[in-house]
Amino acid sequence: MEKDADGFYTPATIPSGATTDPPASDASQTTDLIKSTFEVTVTLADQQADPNSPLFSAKTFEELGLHQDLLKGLYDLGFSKPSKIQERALPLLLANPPQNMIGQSQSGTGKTAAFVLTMLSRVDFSKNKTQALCLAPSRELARQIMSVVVAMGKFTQVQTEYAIKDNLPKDAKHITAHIVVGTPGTMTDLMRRKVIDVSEVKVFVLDEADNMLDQDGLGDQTLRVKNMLPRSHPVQIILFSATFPEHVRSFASKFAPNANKIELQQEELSVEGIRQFYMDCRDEEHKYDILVSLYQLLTIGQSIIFCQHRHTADNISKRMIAEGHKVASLHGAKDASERDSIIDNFREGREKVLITTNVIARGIDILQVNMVVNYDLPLMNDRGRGFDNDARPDVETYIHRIGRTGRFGRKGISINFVHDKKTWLQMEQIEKLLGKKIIRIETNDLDDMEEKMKKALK
Ligand SMILES: Nc1ncnc2c1ncn2[C@@H]1O[C@H](COP(=O)(O)OP(=O)(O)OP(=O)(O)O)[C@@H](O)[C@H]1O
Repeated sequence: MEKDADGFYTPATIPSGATTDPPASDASQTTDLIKSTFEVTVTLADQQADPNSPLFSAKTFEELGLHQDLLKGLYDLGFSKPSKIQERALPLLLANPPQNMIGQSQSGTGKTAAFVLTMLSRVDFSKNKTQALCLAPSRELARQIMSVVVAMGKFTQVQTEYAIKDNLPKDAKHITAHIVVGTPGTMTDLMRRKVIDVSEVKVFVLDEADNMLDQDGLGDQTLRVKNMLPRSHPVQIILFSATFPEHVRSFASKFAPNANKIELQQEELSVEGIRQFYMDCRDEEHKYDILVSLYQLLTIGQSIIFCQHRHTADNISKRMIAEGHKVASLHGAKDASERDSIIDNFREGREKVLITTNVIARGIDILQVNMVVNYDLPLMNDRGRGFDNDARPDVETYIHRIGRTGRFGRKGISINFVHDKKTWLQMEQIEKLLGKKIIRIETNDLDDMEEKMKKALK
């Protein structure tokens, strides 16, 4: 199985044991789609051979001590070599006795495989008992993680279940699945009602851990889940994220005591392949006009437009649709089934432009997304502190938002809209903290804009 251009995993076109060598020449490779896959494959091989790249590894998956069935799953997905985080984290994660882990690596560098392979390695498939729990901050991310569990566990007997809203029948009595993936509210509820029996849980994973532990994020709910875990035996606690801001680091160390730590330096946080731009807009209304003028470019690949508020996402998508553009909007006020169908449509390429809020700022992995627009810059007060006129920029959320593009060595573009002194200063702070230049694009010169963008994507 390989992940096709559209997202979730589909039957294989790459045979078992695939390598990153270019596929043998074949007349069918003349289509653009296949040509671009070919180019990505070649540059990926180069990057995985470069010791300075976060995709580099000196080892093979065989050397990391994985079970044969999991190696089969990996090769079936077209993975040929580990990335740096996989190479460094997996031996520590799989060692016995199990040890906790706090792992940090740039967006799109393969953290999911590291914790999914750990869960799959630790489960005893002969027992119909829940043995691993994984929490993520959104249902969209929980569903994506589950698709990776199922794909990597394809040659195992793994049984899985979701702990996300409106997924199980209200009268569901017992979950016996080996691995349960969900969001903290529903997970707490199912544990409290003893629908999930946690007595044999051995692994507890927090993806996007800084957000899951932050008191301004999902901290309280995550702690509730942890407090319900068994005390009769040690549970391996695994925390992963691209960001671990100072204010959650010490809590993370208490949450996962004596953890092995893999950390990044501040200057390593931003991904090389993502070129960052900004556009100086006159005012709020001008931001809308500029977004509309960008439409052609937004639809070359796929794009995600981030807004600060749900109503902004709804308003601009309604206006654009009324003007004849095809866009979709997604945020947390929509009901579960609608959210699922919107993200699935986007994942499968039926929608090319997704206007959204921070709900999908983290973790979502859609390879064809080559552009991210920060229609509104992310601010600290987005995290629920209430409105604050002097809001500081939320650098972590910024890193995660732009990380929806440039996945695993691909190229991507991010564009920030600024429209007054305040937003300009906020962006300047982000630029300083990340130590990476954000380049200006003229709002009145569409040709220049197109040229700069195409160059950045080459
Ligand atoms: N060893 C590998 N070889 C080839 N592709 C890989 C490998 N590891 C991961 N990938 C692919 O890289 C992409 C990014 O991986 P993943 O979603 O795990 O990133 P991440 O580090 O969790 O990012 P984020 O911080 O945004 O959550 C996925 O499409 C995944 O299938």
